[in-house]
Parts: sequence; C-alpha cells; structure tokens
Amino acid sequence: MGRAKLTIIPPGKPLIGRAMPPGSKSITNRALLLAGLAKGTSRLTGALKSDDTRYMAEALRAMGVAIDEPDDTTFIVTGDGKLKSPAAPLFLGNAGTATRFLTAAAALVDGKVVVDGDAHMRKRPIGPLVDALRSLGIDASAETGCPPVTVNGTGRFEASRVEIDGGLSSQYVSALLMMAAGGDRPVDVVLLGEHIGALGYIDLTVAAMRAFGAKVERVSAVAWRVQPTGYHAADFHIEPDASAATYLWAAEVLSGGKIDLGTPASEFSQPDARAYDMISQFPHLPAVIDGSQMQDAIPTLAVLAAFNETPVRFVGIANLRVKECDRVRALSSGLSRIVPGLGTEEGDDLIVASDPSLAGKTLPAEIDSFADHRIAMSFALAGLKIDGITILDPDCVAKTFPAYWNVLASLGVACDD
Ligand SMILES: O=C(O)C1=C[C@@H](OP(=O)(O)O)[C@@H](O)[C@H](O)C1
Ligand SMILES: C=C(OP(=O)(O)O)C(=O)O
Repeated sequence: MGRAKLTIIPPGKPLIGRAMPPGSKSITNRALLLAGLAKGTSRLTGALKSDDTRYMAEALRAMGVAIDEPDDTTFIVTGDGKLKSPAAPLFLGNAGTATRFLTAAAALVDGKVVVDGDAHMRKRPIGPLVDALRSLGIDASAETGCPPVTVNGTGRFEASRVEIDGGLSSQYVSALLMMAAGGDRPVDVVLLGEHIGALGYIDLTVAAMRAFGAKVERVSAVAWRVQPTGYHAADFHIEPDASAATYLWAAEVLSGGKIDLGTPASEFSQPDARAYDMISQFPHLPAVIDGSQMQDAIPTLAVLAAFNETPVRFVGIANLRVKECDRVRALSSGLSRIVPGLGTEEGDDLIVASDPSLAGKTLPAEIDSFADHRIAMSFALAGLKIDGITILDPDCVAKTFPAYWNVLASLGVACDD
C-alpha cells in the first residue's frame, strides 16, 4: 500500500540542481514488445522501470520471452521470434501502451490470449482496435468495448489492409503497425476519421520498428505500408521521458531556478517535448493552447497556467477524458479546490483563470489524484508556490516516474506525509 497523502512544503527559493527524468515509458514499452517479437537477444538501455513497463515485461515473460534486468535501466530480452499463448490472462494494470500493444500482438500468437487490466483500464475503450483485428479475420472480442479482450489467434493473418479510427487513442494505430510486420504479406494501415491523438506517437512507433529491422513507410497522409519482415534483435538506447521532463521544466520556471535535466528539450523525439516552448513562455503563456499534439503535458501546463499573468483556454483535449482518469474533470476540480472557479470546463475545453498572486498564499487543499500519476505530479507543482497543497495517493506516480518525490526532494522540496 502506498502512502495516503503528501503535503508539499513550498521551498521558498529557486530550485537549482541536476535532475534526470527516467527513461521514456512510450519508447520502453515499444522496445520491449519489439525485442520480445524478435529472434535473438536485444539489449535495451536507458529504459524506464516502473509499473507500466513492469506489466509489459511480465506479460512478455508469460508468453515465453526471457528478460534479464542487470541494472535499474537495462533489460536484456531474448525471444525466439514467436510469442506463446500464456497460461493465464495478462494483467496489465492501467498501462494503456501495454494493453493496446499486446492486444494487437496477441493476434500473432497461436492460441488464446486474454488481455486484462485493473478497474481503471476496464473503463478505457479498446473497441476500435478489437474491431480492426476482427476485420483482419482474427477472432477477437471485448464484451464491454473495454478490457478484458480475448484473442484466439492462429499465429498468422493474411489481410493486406486494415482501417483504424485513432480518434480515441493513437495507441490503436501504433499497436496495429507493430503487429503488421508479423503478417504474411505487406499490410497497409489506414487511418479513418479526421482526428488522431498525437501523431508524434506514430513517429515513435515507426522509428522503433525500424530499429528492430522492420520496413515501414508512410504512403500517404493517412496510411503506412508495413512489410512482412518480422523483427530482428537489436541493441537500443532509450531517451529520457519527455512527459516526465515537463514537471522539471515547469518547476524550473515556477521557482525561477535552473534545473539541468542532462538532455536539452530539442533532443527529445517524443511529442511532449513541444511543451518546452510553451513552458519557457511562462508567465506569458498564450491565451489558447492546443493540447492535441502534447496531451500528456496538459496537466503540467494547466497547473502552471494557474500562476500565469492571463487566463489560458486548453483546446483539443477531448481524449484526456479517456486517459487514466477523466483528466479534464480532475484538473478543473483540483484547481477549483484550491480556489473556487480556478478551473472550469466548457464542453471539452479547460479554462484556467490565472492568478499570479496565488504564489505565496496559504490555501489548504486536498487534491484527489484519481489514481492518475499525471494529476499527482502536476498538482505537486502548485505546492511549490502555495502552502497547504496535499496530494492524495501520491505513490500512484509509480506508473511512470517512481522516483518523482525523491527527485523533488533532491532539488530541496520537502514533503510531510
Ligand atoms: O503511444 C504512446 O506511447 C502514448 C500515446 C498517448 O495515448 P493515446 O494515443 O491513447 O492518446 C499518450 O497519452 C500515452 O501516454 C502514450
Ligand atoms: C495516458 C497515459 O498513459 P497510458 O495511455 O499509456 O496508460 C499517460 O502516461 O499519461
């Protein structure tokens, strides 16, 4: 059991020092899967070890992949080119990447795979991905449109085209792309609908696939062609997590300090690194921020916006409602616990009624994390400037950034539990 709550003590000084974000969750879970699908031994360095990546690694082990962990940031993955049917359902907690990626990869298994998660994951939609698998002739079903998903694969599929609506989650598209290299012929993965979550995640997928030997090209604005190469083992280095970096970038500007992350923002390939340009404009954030291409950075930006000179409206964030929790609601209600009306919703937009004079005040507020790591981590930023901010269920940060509170402590931020 984690701690019930943590109260942040405003440090009252600029945060100065070196603080490295952990390895990227998105890239670690892609690399683990691709290494698991490959024949041979891959060495993944700079990896994230957290709940989400542990669930992925455990699931792969249950499907016959050998994974050694010689240190805190390395996975040595040995596969034989084929995942095996696991003896029991795969339990993936609330890890969206692991759940979506393995649901598609299950189609490459000869036998039954049940993909399941915790109570939160059982509310996160996966119907479009299941329908896409069915359109490929794969026996897949999810009674509620959310996990559990049952896939009875034959280990092969023959179709050469699959359509997918990525409006609710780009992870469906990534999942199909990674699985498509295991087919019998070239497969076109084609987007349906106008919206997809951050396209940058598809770029991450394509880059990781290529690193493990796949041949994939973008054949139009809405389609990728994947050759039936399978994957080969590779040594692969994982960059730090850009979404985790946003908390440190925001802590730096909020405290007027200097935090050396070891990697400049311009060197990240993940979509959330775009948030750096916004964060560095603080306290003059734009009046409207489109979150569609940097979704996981929105909690960080929304809490930062509370201290901005002028109000900020966040648009393009409708699918934040189907993340670990309804993040639009968690942000509006958390902000309004600090000061009524600080966060409001209009449709799916979030409006933050900024007030720089919040800094230095005492405003006791208990913030419900809704078991969502990003809500816990972002509201901790408010605690750097406001006395009395208490984060409930603070250890939910273990999903992607288990050392978060220690990293803040190393920068001089004290907490009471
Ligand atoms: O592909 C990925 O690694 C991710 C894609 C995004 O999710 P959606 O595509 O569901 O929006 C993001 O929020 C998630 O944290 C990681
Ligand atoms: C949405 C997130 O995670 P996932 O979809 O991978 O569970 C996140 O990490 O913010």
